[in-house]
Amino acid sequence: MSMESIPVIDFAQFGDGTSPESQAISKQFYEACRDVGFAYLTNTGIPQESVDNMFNWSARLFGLPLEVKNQATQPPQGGMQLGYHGVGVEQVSQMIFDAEELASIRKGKLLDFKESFEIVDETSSARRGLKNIWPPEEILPGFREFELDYCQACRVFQMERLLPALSIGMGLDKDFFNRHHRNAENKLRLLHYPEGPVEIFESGEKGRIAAHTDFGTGTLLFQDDVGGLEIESPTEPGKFIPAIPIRGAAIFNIGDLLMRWSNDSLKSTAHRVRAPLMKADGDGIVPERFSIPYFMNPDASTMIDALPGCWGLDIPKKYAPIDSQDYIKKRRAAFY
Ligand SMILES: O=C(O)CCC(=O)C(=O)O
Ligand SMILES: [Fe+2]
Repeated sequence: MSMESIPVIDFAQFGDGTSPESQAISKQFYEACRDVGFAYLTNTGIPQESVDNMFNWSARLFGLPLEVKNQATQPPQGGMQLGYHGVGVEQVSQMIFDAEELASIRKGKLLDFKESFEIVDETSSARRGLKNIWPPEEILPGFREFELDYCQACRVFQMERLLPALSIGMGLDKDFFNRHHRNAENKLRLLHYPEGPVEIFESGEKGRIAAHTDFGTGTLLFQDDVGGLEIESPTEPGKFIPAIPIRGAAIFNIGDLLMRWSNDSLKSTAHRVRAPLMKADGDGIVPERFSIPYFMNPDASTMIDALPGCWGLDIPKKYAPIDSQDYIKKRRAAFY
């Protein structure tokens, strides 16, 4: 495996995680998380047809008039803003918590030019008193049901293959991470990066998503075929390499919390989305892009302390234990 490329991990033979094949898959997956922090995953069990349909629904949602989309907004709950966020509401920043500095970034150039719609898993939202907000059912009949089913399909992959593979790969018992992800503290986000004239992207007046790391356990990401996602090279910091769309493959990346939990043995890799200027049409318009990240987090009040096997006499713990929820709240608050 070249360190410069993003590995492809095929989950087809994972089964219930007890066969020799599943051991091999887990090992490859762990190595990808350690060396690159990103992997393409195939045979996740989420049918390609569902992925395509989710993208279709997303296009229909974002195609609605702004007044309608704005009906699906609500004040933040517990530091979380669910529902629709118009262009420019969220500005991704990296580890900046100072209010003045954040304000100056917002006034500046390179605003993330995107709109999004976010939901939480309804079982966990019920548990924690969070409520999803939806566009009126009569305007997009079936949208709510489909999106919740899609969220559930991601959840099944997370619990039946992804977390078990990670546990096994790290030499932990198969259910280790499952035990810390019982409440499905996950969010499914539909993202739309509008089209725009090549100049606004070229001049830096507008961007798609600035370089950042994700902050939870990890992210399962579906992208359309437009391209523009780039990840920081594992071997040359500061250099970004394209994560080209591969049909039939989802992308997985490690988040900061899991990096910390693993005492930095797993890598939370910076990534960004650039507008693909070379795809501009005859009128100089760069095409719109859609993506669908599913962000995974540990259960609230999980103590994030270096995992067994990631520290010892020769490898000291790098971080003090921290409560997962405190950490995530702090990171999220800097985004709005
Ligand atoms: O749109 C993408 O492909 C990436 C989105 C992303 O990195 C994020 O939402 O954290
Ligand atoms: Fe991200």
